[in-house]
Amino acid sequence: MKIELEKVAKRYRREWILRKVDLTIEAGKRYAIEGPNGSGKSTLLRILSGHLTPSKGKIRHLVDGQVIDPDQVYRHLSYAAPYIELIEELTLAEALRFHRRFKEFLPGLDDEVILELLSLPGNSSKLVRHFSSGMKQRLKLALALCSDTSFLLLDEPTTNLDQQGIDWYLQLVERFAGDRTVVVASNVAVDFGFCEERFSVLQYKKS
Ligand SMILES: Nc1ncnc2c1ncn2[C@@H]1O[C@H](COP(=O)(O)OP(=O)(O)OP(=O)(O)O)[C@@H](O)[C@H]1O
Repeated sequence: MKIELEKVAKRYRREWILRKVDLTIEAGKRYAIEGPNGSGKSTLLRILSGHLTPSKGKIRHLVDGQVIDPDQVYRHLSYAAPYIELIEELTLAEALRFHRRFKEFLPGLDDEVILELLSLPGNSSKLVRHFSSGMKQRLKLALALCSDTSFLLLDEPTTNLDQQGIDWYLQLVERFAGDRTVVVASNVAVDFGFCEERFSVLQYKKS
């Protein structure tokens, strides 16, 4: 997926969070968005995903050169973020089944393979509510990275992961990100070491 932003700006009440965002996210490239806490990384990620409408400017999503209807953009992307909750009432096995009703996994992946990938043996009948924060984060990342979508958004991907979990995340990216468009928002270098393009949101704070 390719995304084009033209003079995009976002304000909450009277506060302008982002201004003059002229940005093209090229298909197949991997981008890191950096910036201090509260600078607008998540806001930009939500705009890129189509979940948040800019206060000013234009955004276009293209797949294979065709502009996607804004209502349909969600079908083409996977998004893992601290503010996107899992359904806590489901067991792990149910969560995988439920996810598949909306998004297919990549070719060759099924629930069993994902369960193995998660490295959470014996937890398939455990309620997501009873997962530790690190287990929940693994599940969010696996669902995002293993879904068959052309655009992957990861906000603070190593939140709640220990060193083993961080290594697991990096392996997951290496195996499954493939030639998809990837955007990672984070302040932690290890989260986006694989991204060839990096920029700070601070450039979009100037009036
Ligand atoms: N729904 C909202 N209503 C009002 N203000 C908001 C809303 N969402 C975000 N903000 C404000 O927008 C600014 C940018 O927030 P955002 O979450 O995009 O920053 P961030 O760079 O992702 O921060 P962090 O690194 O702490 O996650 C903050 O000042 C925040 O308080």
